[in-house]
Parts: sequence; C-alpha cells; structure tokens
Amino acid sequence: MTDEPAIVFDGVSKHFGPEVRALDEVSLKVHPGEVVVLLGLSGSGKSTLLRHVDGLQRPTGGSVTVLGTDVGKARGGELRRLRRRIGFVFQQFHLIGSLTVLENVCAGALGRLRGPRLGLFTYPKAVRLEALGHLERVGLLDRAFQRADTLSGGQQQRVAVARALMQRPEILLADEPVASLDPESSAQVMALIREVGAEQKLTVLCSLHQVDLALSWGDRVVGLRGGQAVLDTPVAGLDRDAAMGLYAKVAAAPLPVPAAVG
Ligand SMILES: Nc1ncnc2c1ncn2[C@@H]1O[C@H](COP(=O)(O)OP(=O)(O)OP(=O)(O)O)[C@@H](O)[C@H]1O
Repeated sequence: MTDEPAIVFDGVSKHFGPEVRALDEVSLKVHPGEVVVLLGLSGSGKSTLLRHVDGLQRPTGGSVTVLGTDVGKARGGELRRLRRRIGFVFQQFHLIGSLTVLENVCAGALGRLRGPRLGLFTYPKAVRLEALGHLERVGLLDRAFQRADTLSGGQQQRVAVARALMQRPEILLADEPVASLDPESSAQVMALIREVGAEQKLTVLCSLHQVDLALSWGDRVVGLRGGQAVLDTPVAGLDRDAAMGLYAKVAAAPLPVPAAVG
C-alpha cells in the first residue's frame, strides 16, 4: 500500500431537499489495496456514498477526492477519465440479458474504445481474448457463448465482475453485490471480489447488509447510521455485537468512535 489514499471523503454531506440528509459530514480515507465494507440499515446512506466516488452524485458540502481528482468539481473529459478507472458492480448485475456472456464482458472495454460496438466481432480480437481470460478467471469460460439471461444470479454477478475487470480499474465499487443471491452464491461472489481485488491490487469499497460476510471478507468496516459514519474499524478485532448494533432500529449504546481520519 502507498501512503496516498485512493479515496478521501472530507466532511461530505449530501442533502436531498430540506428533509433528507443522506450523508452527514462523512470523513473517510481508503488506501490503495484496502477492502472496505460499508454496513448500515436500509436508507443509512451506503449507496449515496458509493455514488459520490464516481461522481454519479455530487456533495452538497465537503469534498470527495478520488485518485487525486476532486470529484465534485470534475466535469466532462476529466470525469470520464476518472470513471474509466473505477469499476462498479450492482445488486441487479445490469447485464444485457439478450447478449452473450462474452459480449457483456467485452462491453466493459467500451470506455477505452472509440465508437459503439454492435456484435461480438466488432470488438478487436485482443479485447475478445482479454474478456475470455476474465471469464476463465471467474470460472465461466464454458458459458461464454450463452445468453446472459440463462445464467443463475450468482453466475450473472460473476460475469458482472468480469465486465468490471475489463475496465482495468484501480477501484472496484460494489453496491450490495450479493443482496439477491443465496448464501452459497454470496460467499462465492464475495470470495471472487476479494481474490481479484488482491490479484489486481484494487481498492475495494463494497456495501453489504450481512455482518458475517463483512467480517469474513473485509479488511475494515465503516458503519453508517442516518448518513453519519458511526463506526470505522479494522475487521480484525471487531466485535460482532458492535457491528450488529448498526442494525438496531434505535441506537442502543454508543458505537465505537470512528477511527481518526489519517
Ligand atoms: N435521489 C434521491 N432523492 C431523494 N432522496 C434520496 C435520493 N437518493 C437517496 N435518497 C435518500 O437518502 C437516504 C440514503 O439512501 P441510500 O440509498 O444511500 O441508502 P442505503 O443505505 O444505500 O439503502 P439501501 O440499503 O436500502 O440500499 C435515504 O433516506 C434515501 O431515501
């Protein structure tokens, strides 16, 4: 790991109108190669936080700096260049079901190719070979020419990971990537994210609902409650009850004080 953080949230707030504080002065640093899991109740701000990393949303207050770019101020080409360096995996996979698995993975390279591509053979051979390599990595090489919508949920999410890798990202964001999967597929997908993260030296920021998965696969847990970071601690030594406290409807006892940003 280098000392320069990959992601810096400095007092970030995001308000939607006068009522909703989706993020409330969140400060957070994520270092290259770290695997950070965001935990918190539905509505606590996890997706909003992730969407600030690649500029899908901009802060109302504070600043977000990602790979040296001030995301809130970046526009046009600068924002596009930053987004190419960030892969995003979603709960609902976002594959194109009518296309083959391989074509879906190739689509991950679109950001670095000129013009649209219609059909597998409009992608350069090198891209197709790279995509096949990623499919092999996620254990789905034998499904390359199958329609994406014929795969199970767990398989589709592994394809989505392969597609994200086609971007050759430095950061991988995952927004509840296993929320719609059974426990076995969830563990497979989390293992895959963890392993490819280590292989490709990715910085990983992943929201989850399952405390046990967070404790198994994260280096560090950041807990959100009402848009505030109320827990920030390495997984090693994290008390499961403290993590579970994030899911109490009312905060019963003070959670561990977030680690100082630094
Ligand atoms: N575009 C929006 N307009 C208005 N309110 C929003 C918008 N996006 C999010 N919110 C609100 O911000 C708060 C945080 O939402 P967010 O989706 O970040 O939570 P979350 O922790 O990801 O929830 P979940 O686990 O259900 O995905 C919620 O109160 C939500 O209703």
